[in-house]
Amino acid sequence: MSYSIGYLGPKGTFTSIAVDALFKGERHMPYQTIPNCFDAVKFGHVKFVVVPLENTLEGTVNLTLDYLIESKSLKIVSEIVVPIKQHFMVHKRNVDKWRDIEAIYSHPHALAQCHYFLTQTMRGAKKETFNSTGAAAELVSQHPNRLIGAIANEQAAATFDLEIVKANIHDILNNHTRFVVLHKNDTALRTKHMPIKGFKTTFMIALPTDHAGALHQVLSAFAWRRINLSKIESRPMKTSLGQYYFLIDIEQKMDDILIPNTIQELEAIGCQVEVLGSYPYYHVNER
Ligand SMILES: O=C(O)C(=O)C[C@]1(C(=O)O)C=C[C@@H](O)C=C1
Repeated sequence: MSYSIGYLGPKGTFTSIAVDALFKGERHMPYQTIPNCFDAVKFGHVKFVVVPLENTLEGTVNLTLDYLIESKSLKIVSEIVVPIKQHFMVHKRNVDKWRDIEAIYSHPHALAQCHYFLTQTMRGAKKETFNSTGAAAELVSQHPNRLIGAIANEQAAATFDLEIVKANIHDILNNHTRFVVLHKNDTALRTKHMPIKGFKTTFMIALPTDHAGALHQVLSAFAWRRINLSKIESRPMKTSLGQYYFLIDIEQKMDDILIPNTIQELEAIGCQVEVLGSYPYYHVNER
């Protein structure tokens, strides 16, 4: 194995910023899609992969969550939050014509984060979704003769030699994305490059048969132990309508008593509980 880290590439994605912050100087391998990232770590082509999980404006990256639910062998071993600044960029030959751009490419999350700019300033341009912001920038660099632009970050503009013609076009300034590192076993991954901000544990819980108060019972198992939840979300089980997994993040790491007892209590009321990871989290500072 020559690379130990895989990520949603190419170079110039926000995911690559997360990788650089966590694994400074280590070799890493870009994959084109989130499912490709999961396969890479599952089949042992890399030891770790970094994928986006949640954005302030757009919420969960459902593709990541669904693959995480499916890939029970993979664990979250670390998390990093990256500030997201979106810029509109074009090929250097098209700088003077940027207002006439006919199609704008980007990741669906990035397009959604720039709704105001796209509907006010670039109303006439078609919005085209792409696998990642970096891949959209690469595409624009390869087609100087087409009137196309990309929404991506500063690093992508530098990597693919594009010109930023409108900077900071995301709808709100407080825009952040959470990325997770996945690995085949549950050993938490620490980096020496940043201070740890805190610890989390993520559970996937399937409720017993649908009955009144089932979710309330689950929440009270955490509540009376004063365990602070930082996120709760449901995803369809894909078996039949109305069947959900609940994904719950708590603000503490796995211990010997409190969390095992919570799990025991949940299992006693008929829930199936999986721990998707217990891990440190980090923040990349705003520039
Ligand atoms: O396309 C990228 O640059 C990514 O890293 C993916 C992604 C996402 O999936 O949300 C990450 C951060 C931004 O919110 C936009 C796109």
